[in-house]
Amino acid sequence: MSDNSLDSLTFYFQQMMLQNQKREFNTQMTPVFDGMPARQALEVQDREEIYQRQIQIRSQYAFYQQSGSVNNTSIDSISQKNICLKPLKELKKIYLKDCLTNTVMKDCVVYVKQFTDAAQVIAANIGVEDEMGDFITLTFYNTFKVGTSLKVLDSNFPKGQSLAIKNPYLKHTSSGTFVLRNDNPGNLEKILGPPLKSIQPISEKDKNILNQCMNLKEQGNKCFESSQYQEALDVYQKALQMLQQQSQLQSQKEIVNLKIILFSNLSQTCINLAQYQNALSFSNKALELDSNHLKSLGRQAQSLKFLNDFEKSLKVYETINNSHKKDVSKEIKELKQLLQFQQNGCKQIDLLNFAADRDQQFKLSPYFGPIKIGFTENKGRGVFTTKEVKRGDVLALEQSLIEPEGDKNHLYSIGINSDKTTDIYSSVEFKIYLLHLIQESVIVRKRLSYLYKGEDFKQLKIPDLSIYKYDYYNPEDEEIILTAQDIQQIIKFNSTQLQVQNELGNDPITNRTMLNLFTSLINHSSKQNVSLTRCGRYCAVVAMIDIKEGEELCYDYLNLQNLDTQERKKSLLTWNIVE
Ligand SMILES: C[S@@+](CC[C@H](N)C(=O)[O-])C[C@H]1O[C@@H](n2cnc3c(N)ncnc32)[C@H](O)[C@@H]1O
Repeated sequence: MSDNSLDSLTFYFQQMMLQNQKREFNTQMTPVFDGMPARQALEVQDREEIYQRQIQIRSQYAFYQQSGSVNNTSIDSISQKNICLKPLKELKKIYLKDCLTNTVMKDCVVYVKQFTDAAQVIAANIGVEDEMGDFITLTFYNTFKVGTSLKVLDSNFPKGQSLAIKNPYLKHTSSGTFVLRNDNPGNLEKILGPPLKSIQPISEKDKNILNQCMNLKEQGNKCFESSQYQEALDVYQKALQMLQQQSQLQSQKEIVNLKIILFSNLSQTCINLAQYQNALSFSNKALELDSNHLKSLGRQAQSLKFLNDFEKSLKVYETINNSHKKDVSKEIKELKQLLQFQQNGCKQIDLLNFAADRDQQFKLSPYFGPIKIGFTENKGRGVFTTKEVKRGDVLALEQSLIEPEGDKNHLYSIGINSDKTTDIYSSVEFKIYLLHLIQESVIVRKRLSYLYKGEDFKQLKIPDLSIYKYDYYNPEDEEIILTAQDIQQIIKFNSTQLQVQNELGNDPITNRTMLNLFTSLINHSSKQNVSLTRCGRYCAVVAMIDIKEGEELCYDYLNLQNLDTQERKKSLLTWNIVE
């Protein structure tokens, strides 16, 4: 504090505060507003209203001038105990919008400019605005005695000066308004040197640029809605570049707001393009400008989840849930479970409980453990471990493309019913359903195309695991055309028939066919080391024994049949397999 009289008052006041710290006061809090960010809360306030209040209070001043002995301390237990002894440079700079209601923003500082005269009845108060253009009444007690002349008030708090408010405390008052309440003069510092950047109204020329950028944003939104994500990305970025070039506009509220939206939309677009690292950077940029921007927080959490940083993702979701009162309990639950899988390994029992627990609508992310796709002699492609795994570990989890009906929590056994083989492969219903899926989704088409073996095994392409992880479609990819014959071949070599058991397990219903897109890459062996397990709509690949690094995963395509050797051979031949 530059002013000596205020300095000594600060010292006195701090001493008093330290002595009184143990006293409890009964304050009226309004829990509904607890923790609500200032920007939401302040929507009810009007700058004009703040000016009018100052004028009214100044007119009451004459009356109070007579009663110099009025106690100038009004009690607020939170504000009274709020003392910040740290120098400004050690505090985190935040904006008014970042302040939470009825909460001391500890070790933070808000820089503001005074835009009204000071007025005082018991508390002194001034209207202040920050660089973002948000404004509020700053109410400070214990700085001036009641009866202080307007001249002293104005010389200490002249309109236009810049102030730093340490440990800002945004209070929702009993009269329904919001103020920044400060009971300790030491928490209020005058900023000498150049005043805060003044917030000029936006010029006509700048408005023009702003409008052009707004139009680009709308254009980007349209591209996004029609799933043209690459185009959306280009348009949003063009708008941002235009804004960045207007350096004199950078602190304008409208510009900042538009930038936040553009960064946030870019983040979502990158999520849709499966560019999660970029999605994270864009959401971070939006949050640097507004740490409370809810959509950006959601996108940050999503990107972190896709980048497998479950711990950080969980923290962001918890902030959304606690500070923003948005119910993301489902996401939190999923993240906690994923985190547990990450830390302890994913066990079959965890996964089954996990799958059984969720509702049908909620999409479980595909999961891939330490595995890779490679070539294996005489069998085409196969799946291998990349490190040692233990019995019971879940190695992959994918949603089946075509799944049998039935209870979602029910376990099914997999096998082939040799008598019905022909029926299943030529099932018209099955093919119509598959064709329908293919037509609908280019991603399904892409995944499915990898299962088409063509004439020559050596020509087979090895898909990247990521194509199964993300619903990612690159518009620059070649269009995939699958003929009816190709589909016939895919179905023949990759679909699995299930024996579906009823609740009691004694009435098997056969002839249910399932088609998995990743799991189909696992080859057959009578010495199986993995089993396939149904979890709701998902198919899990679970290690049946400990498997060493680099070993191929195999399961017995005829596992559940008590077939004699001849019959096995015959059945396996339908898949071109000689055991
Ligand atoms: C479900 S796919 C397995 C993935 C396949 N290797 C690929 O590259 O697409 C089944 C096909 O793989 C080949 N295959 C699987 N297991 C085999 C084995 N033990 N011996 C020879 N070929 C096998 C057969 O051609 C069979 O039709």
